[in-house]
Amino acid sequence: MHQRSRRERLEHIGAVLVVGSGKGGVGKSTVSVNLAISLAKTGARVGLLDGDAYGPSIPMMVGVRKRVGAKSEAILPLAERRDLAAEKKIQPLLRYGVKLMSVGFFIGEEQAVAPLPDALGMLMRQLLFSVNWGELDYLIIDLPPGTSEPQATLCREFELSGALLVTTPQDIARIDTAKAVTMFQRMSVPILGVVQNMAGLLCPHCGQMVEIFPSSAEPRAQLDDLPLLGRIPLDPVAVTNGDKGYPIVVSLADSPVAMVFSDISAQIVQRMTLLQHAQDADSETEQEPDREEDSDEREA
Ligand SMILES: Nc1ncnc2c1ncn2[C@@H]1O[C@H](COP(=O)(O)OP(=O)(O)OP(=O)(O)O)[C@@H](O)[C@H]1O
Repeated sequence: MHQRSRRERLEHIGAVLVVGSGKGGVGKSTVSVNLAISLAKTGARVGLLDGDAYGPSIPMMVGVRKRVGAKSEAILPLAERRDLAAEKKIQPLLRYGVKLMSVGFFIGEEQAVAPLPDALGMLMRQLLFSVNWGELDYLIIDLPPGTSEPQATLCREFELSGALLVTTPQDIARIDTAKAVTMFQRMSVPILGVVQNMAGLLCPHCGQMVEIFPSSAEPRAQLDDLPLLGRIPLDPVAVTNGDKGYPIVVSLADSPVAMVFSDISAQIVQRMTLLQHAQDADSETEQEPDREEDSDEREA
């Protein structure tokens, strides 16, 4: 087990939440964007960092498209500038009440990016420290699939407040997501729960739920024992609006899918408040012996 206390706590950021999965294409970015906006709608100060340098999806999902010649590979400057004055840092983009940052803001959407896998952790550090995030209640980091970088650097070096796992109901996604659960547990990152995405189809004609893919019948304790934060159906409107830059919690705020996102955000707020109280109580207990020592010294 890794010691959480040795990790760096990001100043001015209340809670750092990571959204991960072992598998690609299960809806991490969709969940991250809609969750960030739902949290911002409650009045929280929210930032969203796209952790996927190779295939950043956040720009398109919030309506930022950068068409640059795809011929050249983009090489990103890697430098950590935590000492810069706020106004000299990279300014995040504000969309739908959320401060956003993505490698995709610097490169063309068809341009390949060339950080080596072991530089991905450094790139994350740069985006955490060189971006003017200001004061935030929540910073959500949308992770790329898998359990390698930048996940390893983030878990090892930073105090992450919680992880959300996104999976689909199929066994192939659940197996990979269970691996991500194991990684977070090994690194002592609190797991807030699982979001099951693409769970059935919300029929655009009759509005009824249709189960189109067989759900896994195989129990998988790492996942099944975690709180299920919400089930999001496949919704054709979610994909068309999402890919055009209008996340569903913005374009159809009263739809069943948007309701699930706002319910998940309410659960996150509740869990983070409880965790914060528990941590405050822990640190108070840790301070008790010092007070006794102080009084012993005074008596002596
Ligand atoms: N519930 C849903 N209903 C319909 N379409 C969805 C749903 N969730 C996600 N999608 C669509 O599926 C595609 C993949 O989703 P998304 O990019 O969020 O996945 P991801 O896990 O972040 O992928 P990556 O492997 O790039 O990290 C997107 O086009 C998105 O709009």
